[in-house]
Amino acid sequence: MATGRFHTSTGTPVPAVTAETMRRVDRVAVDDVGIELLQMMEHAGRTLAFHVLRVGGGSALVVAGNGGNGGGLACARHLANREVDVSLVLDRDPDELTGAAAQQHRILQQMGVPTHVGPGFVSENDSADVVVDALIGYGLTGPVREPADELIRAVNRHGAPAVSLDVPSGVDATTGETLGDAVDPDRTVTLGLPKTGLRDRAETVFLADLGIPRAVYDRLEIEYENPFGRGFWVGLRA
Ligand SMILES: NC(=O)C1=CN([C@@H]2O[C@H](COP(=O)(O)OP(=O)(O)OC[C@H]3O[C@@H](n4cnc5c(N)ncnc54)[C@H](O)[C@@H]3O)[C@@H](O)[C@H]2O)[C@@H](O)CC1
Ligand SMILES: [K+]
Repeated sequence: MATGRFHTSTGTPVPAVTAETMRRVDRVAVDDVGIELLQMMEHAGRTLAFHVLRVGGGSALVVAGNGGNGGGLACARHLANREVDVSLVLDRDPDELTGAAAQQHRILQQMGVPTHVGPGFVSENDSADVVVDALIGYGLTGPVREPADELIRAVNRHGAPAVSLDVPSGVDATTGETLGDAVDPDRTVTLGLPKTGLRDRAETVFLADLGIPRAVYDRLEIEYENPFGRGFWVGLRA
């Protein structure tokens, strides 16, 4: 089921999974075990914010889409709660957001976090210390389409370090192939288990705990040894 392995700095093996396997993990966690998507997103957003704060300090630009990778929206909230000057750039009109992304965005609106749409704003706002890449995760389907392609190019042109959520947007989570344009991040915070497509980037990949219990991995016959020790994230190597 899993293809290849990573290791933590203390040598614990961590199985790498394809997008398809991770989708099954998420489904068992939600449908069989009863963990809500929003619960997992909260862990994703909080640990992502921690890593963003290690890279930048005063101001952040969060680039997000409509999928589960919109955990970047939860990250924006955690950053704003820590007095970071946060702006949000979406690939679509906020009215077109659905599900968990829409819910996260409504909270940001209540907080007064400014929302912008499209690549122009990424280029203009070049004073941000750090760019959060939460546009596309393991849900990438085919070559990157507009306007996401232009957003990705704008992130790479921006000049500030980027932190990617789960996989760099534009990279196929399973194969590691770049499907058109892809974000070139300083670090990637991958979720639950590392994706097979991250193998060549292992040194810049950090694994965040989503709170998924061993029972989920056992049901899917994924060999799982707690990689986090007593922490909530861990650095990986190939
Ligand atoms: N239970 C879950 O599913 C969980 C998922 N999580 C996150 O959710 C992500 C997966 O969520 P989804 O399956 O919703 O997908 P994604 O959020 O990875 O991708 C969907 C988004 O990408 C855009 N997109 C996809 N292919 C595109 C293309 N070729 N060109 C332009 N835009 C494209 C879609 O328009 C949509 O906005 C993971 O990577 C992870 O970050 C976490 O939030 C926690 C739990
Ligand atoms: K991403």
